[in-house]
Amino acid sequence: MATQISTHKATALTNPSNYALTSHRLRRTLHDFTKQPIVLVACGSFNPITYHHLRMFEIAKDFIRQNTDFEIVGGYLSPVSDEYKKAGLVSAHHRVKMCMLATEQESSWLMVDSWEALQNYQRTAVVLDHLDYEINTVLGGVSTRDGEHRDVQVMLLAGSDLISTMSEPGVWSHDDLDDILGRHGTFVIERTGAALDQAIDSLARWRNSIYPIAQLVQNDVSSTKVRLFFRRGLSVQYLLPAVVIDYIEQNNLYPDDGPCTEKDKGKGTESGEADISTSESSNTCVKKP
Ligand SMILES: Nc1ncnc2c1ncn2[C@@H]1O[C@H](COP(=O)(O)OP(=O)(O)OP(=O)(O)O)[C@@H](O)[C@H]1O
Ligand SMILES: NC(=O)c1ccc[n+]([C@@H]2O[C@H](COP(=O)(O)O)[C@@H](O)[C@H]2O)c1
Repeated sequence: MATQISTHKATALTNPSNYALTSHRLRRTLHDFTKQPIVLVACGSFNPITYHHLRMFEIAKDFIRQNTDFEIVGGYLSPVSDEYKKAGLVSAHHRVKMCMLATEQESSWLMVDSWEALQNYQRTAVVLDHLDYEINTVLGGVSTRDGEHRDVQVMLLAGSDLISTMSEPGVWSHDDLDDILGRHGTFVIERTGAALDQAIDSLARWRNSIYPIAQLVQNDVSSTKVRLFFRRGLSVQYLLPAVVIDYIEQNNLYPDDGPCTEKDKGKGTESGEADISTSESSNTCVKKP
């Protein structure tokens, strides 16, 4: 049975049955008492998780250490619910499992929160408020080495493509943007095809709590491309953790459609997916510019 809880904001949140926040890697003691403790949260489909999803946290970690007075005490991936109904979305159960395999195998500090995934659709602002409640109210935040209590600031970590949707009418409510960008704060990782300055241009009123981060090594991998590679029987080695590749193959999550042919030119296998065609010179599927 689901349980109703309340937060220090006026919202009421519902926990899926048997839910408990994963916190085994949440650091409960602040190294530097002069810093503000933060937790990074990435929301998305993770269909499947790629190395770049993990890499986003490392890029943010470097930026935060060099440019801010924050200290990271944890990081969470929050896969979206099945109700998000994005084309080709495999079940939340599998997406949570893939994120868990990837974080446990590849990272020493990242965790997965299944609260959002295993229930009806929850807006990103609600997900951040939920984590704020779990970390600060349920767990009691963190302490300095002298035992002084500190609340943790829960901040969104997102690619510039996602942040650019915040300027599109009807996608995000003003109140949610105020909560996410104003109250929580957001780190924005540059993504090929979504220029950082354009993505945050019309979000100027929250500029003090938006931190744009340029990618020093451009990485254009997307879950869409990975799914298409699986469907075309192409290698995905080194685009995502081997343990996730094994899991996808064992569960046949993105079945092979066979090699691409002339017929495939200009069409993806799922509506709304990348435009893939057969390269003239080889039997390799390449993304059209
Ligand atoms: N290559 C990348 N560069 C920067 N940000 C990225 C990159 N890949 C994913 N992200 C960010 O990771 C978060 C979660 O992404 P999501 O799971 O939607 O991956 P995706 O690759 O965009 O998925 P899909 O291709 O299925 O739309 C989003 O904030 C997205 O902007
Ligand atoms: N209003 C909102 O809260 C809102 C709007 C659009 C996307 N989102 C979130 O952004 C993420 C987008 O993921 P995709 O890039 O896979 O579509 C999801 O976690 C989704 O819930 C939230």
